[in-house]
Amino acid sequence: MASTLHSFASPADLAGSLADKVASTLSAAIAARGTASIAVSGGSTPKAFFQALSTRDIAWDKVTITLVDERFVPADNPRSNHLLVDANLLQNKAKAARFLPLYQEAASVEEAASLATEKTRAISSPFDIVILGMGGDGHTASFFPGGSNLAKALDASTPRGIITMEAEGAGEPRLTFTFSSLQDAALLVLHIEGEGKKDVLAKAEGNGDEAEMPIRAVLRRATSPVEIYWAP
Ligand SMILES: O=C(O)[C@H](O)[C@@H](O)[C@H](O)[C@H](O)COP(=O)(O)O
Repeated sequence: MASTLHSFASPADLAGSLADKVASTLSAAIAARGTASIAVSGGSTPKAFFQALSTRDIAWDKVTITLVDERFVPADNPRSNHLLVDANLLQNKAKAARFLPLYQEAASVEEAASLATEKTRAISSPFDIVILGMGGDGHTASFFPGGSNLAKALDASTPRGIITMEAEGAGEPRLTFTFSSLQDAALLVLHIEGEGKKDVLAKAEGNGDEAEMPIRAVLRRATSPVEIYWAP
């Protein structure tokens, strides 16, 4: 599917513009259906965007927020994406939103993935909005090169839901929505910042296997257009 590059002069300009776009998309979904859903990524890039979005005046009580992926750590762990979202997005007006975590108290990450799949079934498919990030190795969500479940994660026929992922670059075991869960969002955004990530994107847009740079699965096979938001 096609992608569109939206370039901004600064991360602050990007954060404000993406917050406006997301807020208007959520409001349109609420007007059409009475509810709206968004899955966001963790990492360091989205913090300013989360903070800007948290101030937007929409019917947040009609919005369900979840994560694209999560480290298998509880929400009080500094590595937790839940903690990042709680501290930066579930603030201000967005405090009224419902948040569905991926991390579950369970004896294993596999059991946690099954529980998370069950609990997130409450969110109607497809997502209204998915915000993806990208690592320097071309991973997105927890689709890491060399990942333990990478083929299953990227297979379009894998049922929607959350699966586990372990990989050298991932740190803790991960919980991640599958490609099939994310690729048909009404608004599919890839949010990256810095010259380095732009170079990684250029390489990903070239030839090569999806397994080498899993972001390629999104750029090549997502049924939704990919809206790339970039700032230096
Ligand atoms: O759990 C995570 O880390 C994210 O979901 C992951 O996919 C992230 O988007 C990229 O690793 C980019 O991270 P940065 O924004 O920190 O570069």
